[in-house]
Amino acid sequence: MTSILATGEATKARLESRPDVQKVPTPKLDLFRMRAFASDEECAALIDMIERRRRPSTLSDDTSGDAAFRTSETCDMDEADPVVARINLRFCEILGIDAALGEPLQGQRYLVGQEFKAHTDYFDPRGMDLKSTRSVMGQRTWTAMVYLNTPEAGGATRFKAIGKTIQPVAGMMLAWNNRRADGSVNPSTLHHAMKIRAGRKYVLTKWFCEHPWPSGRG
Ligand SMILES: O=C(O)CCC(=O)C(=O)O
Ligand SMILES: [Fe+2]
Repeated sequence: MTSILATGEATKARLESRPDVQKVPTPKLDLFRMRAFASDEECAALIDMIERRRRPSTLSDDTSGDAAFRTSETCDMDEADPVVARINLRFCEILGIDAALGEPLQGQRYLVGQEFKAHTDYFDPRGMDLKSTRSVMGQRTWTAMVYLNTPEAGGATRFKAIGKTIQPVAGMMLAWNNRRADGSVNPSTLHHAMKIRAGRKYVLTKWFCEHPWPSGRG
């Protein structure tokens, strides 16, 4: 049975009910933004952690064959840190999704010229390896991310299929449903983290999955 909860409609209703959350107008996709999701102090602490723990970004579903597809650096956030733990809980509370369904928080840093070309956060359903960790967690359901700074130039998140470009603003959260109401993956979630032209860009990303993330993870 496909329940309302399983397709993310409950999260959509929850976000729609909040006066501090705006829906980006499009019939093709559930996309929301919320200003002042994180404070300046929280953003500064998170940026500091990204600087200390970053490593080159990888692709979890690499079908592009393009080495320049994702040129940023990634940080596996330390969830024992109080700021990280607080922000993690805030994502779960605002979206109304059980923390057990969340992947570990990731930070990203982009320098001038770096980007993450157009992609979807869900996995190609045809390519899902049944023996992988991914098959245990299932498909990605919702994505939530927060911009940790306001880049000097560039670095917008462009949703090509709906013709919307979101300009990063420090502390602002973006959240979208990777699936449609019938539970199928939504290709209109295609998005491109565009090149930084001046300054830097830092974001924090939270992905939710269908099934709990396995315990004992690294
Ligand atoms: O940095 C952005 O604007 C988007 C990041 C993103 O799409 C991702 O990390 O999956
Ligand atoms: Fe993405």
